[in-house]
Amino acid sequence: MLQFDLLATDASSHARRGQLTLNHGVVQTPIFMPVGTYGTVKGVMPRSLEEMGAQIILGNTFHLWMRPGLDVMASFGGLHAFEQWHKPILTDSGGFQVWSLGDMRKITEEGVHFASPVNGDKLFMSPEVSMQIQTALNSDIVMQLDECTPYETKGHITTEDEARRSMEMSIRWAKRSQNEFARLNNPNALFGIVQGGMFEHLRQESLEQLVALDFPGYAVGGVSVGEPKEDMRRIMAHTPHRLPAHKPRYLMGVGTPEDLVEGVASGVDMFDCVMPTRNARNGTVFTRYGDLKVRNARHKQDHQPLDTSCSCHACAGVSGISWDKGGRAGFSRAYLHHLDRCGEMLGPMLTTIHNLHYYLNLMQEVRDALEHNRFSAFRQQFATDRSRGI
Ligand SMILES: O=c1[nH]cnc2cc3nc(NCCN4CCOCC4)[nH]c3cc12
Ligand SMILES: [Zn+2]
Repeated sequence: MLQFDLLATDASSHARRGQLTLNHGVVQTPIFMPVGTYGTVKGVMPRSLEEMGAQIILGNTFHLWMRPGLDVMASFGGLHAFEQWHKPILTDSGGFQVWSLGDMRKITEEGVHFASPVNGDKLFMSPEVSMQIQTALNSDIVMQLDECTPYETKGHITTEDEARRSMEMSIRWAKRSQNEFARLNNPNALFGIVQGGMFEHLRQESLEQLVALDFPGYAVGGVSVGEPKEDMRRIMAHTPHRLPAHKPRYLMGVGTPEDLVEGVASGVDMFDCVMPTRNARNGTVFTRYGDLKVRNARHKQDHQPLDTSCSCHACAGVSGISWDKGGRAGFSRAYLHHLDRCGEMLGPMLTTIHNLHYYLNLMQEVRDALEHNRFSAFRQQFATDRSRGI
């Protein structure tokens, strides 16, 4: 089941404030979805995710199929009970991960043959198999199996002809995904995925054919795959706002804080990206005034928190009072620098909490701005602050 309500639209952009009602709860949009590939958002307890405002998280069909396997997932009635996250979950189809296996896979019209990266078993992923796995996971939003058209392969830039053939196969797989999803009587929501490479007219053909199939929601795929930033921004400017206004729009695998704010302005409602969690583990921290590397020696004696305006547990402690409002209960940059130097596990735990809170709070500020009809001013102030540097 899925219901999408439009609550406000911005006069000077394609931005909109919405509300997504799914089987496991209601999600306020625009929203950032933390990535929990193996059934965990790395190093973060589900309760902490809730406290920082996460409303929906991602699971990954391919990885969970490999380990722990369908039998274990089915015995828990799906992913929610297994990972003890009882709000909505979106699962990607697995196609992107299989594509990432490179030469270890063979693509046919029927599906993809590949060797398990875990134990070498010969496996097969098709639209039907992907739907069966996602049904066992009982995710609230299921993604069709598609072919994520590569930007380039071994130095060869994908041609328009290759992008067309790939896009057309994804449309055929969209229909097969829809048929299998219906045959399984899956009570959740299936999204179609727009492909078309870096070619606007192929994107247009893809979205028109997918809209004709009447999915309850749509994703824009085939970006954040190594293409130049200007190409991603060009597709982001072209495609999302051409999708049905009364249905949710999801931009896959994007992106930086700037990508999220500009994506909202382009009409996107949902984002996912490993950036906040992955960067946190290597000591790169997002703040209101730019990015910070905890390893940098200049932080050795700095008593300030990672972000003086942040109310997360790392920056403000349990008080939640940010430094710039007089709070002094948080951890200092000096301490985070020390943990990093010592390779202590608390370091990545704290930077992950901060980065996820930063992304989730950024989307909260975007929703507030849209509700109060001041998104344009917010968008400008955000860009100014971020370029200030710390
Ligand atoms: O067309 C797609 N179809 C189905 N799933 C996707 C997932 C996608 N994820 C990215 N980008 C994220 C790339 N990450 C960068 C950092 O390392 C992990 C992957 N682009 C994506 C495109 C697709
Ligand atoms: Zn913080």
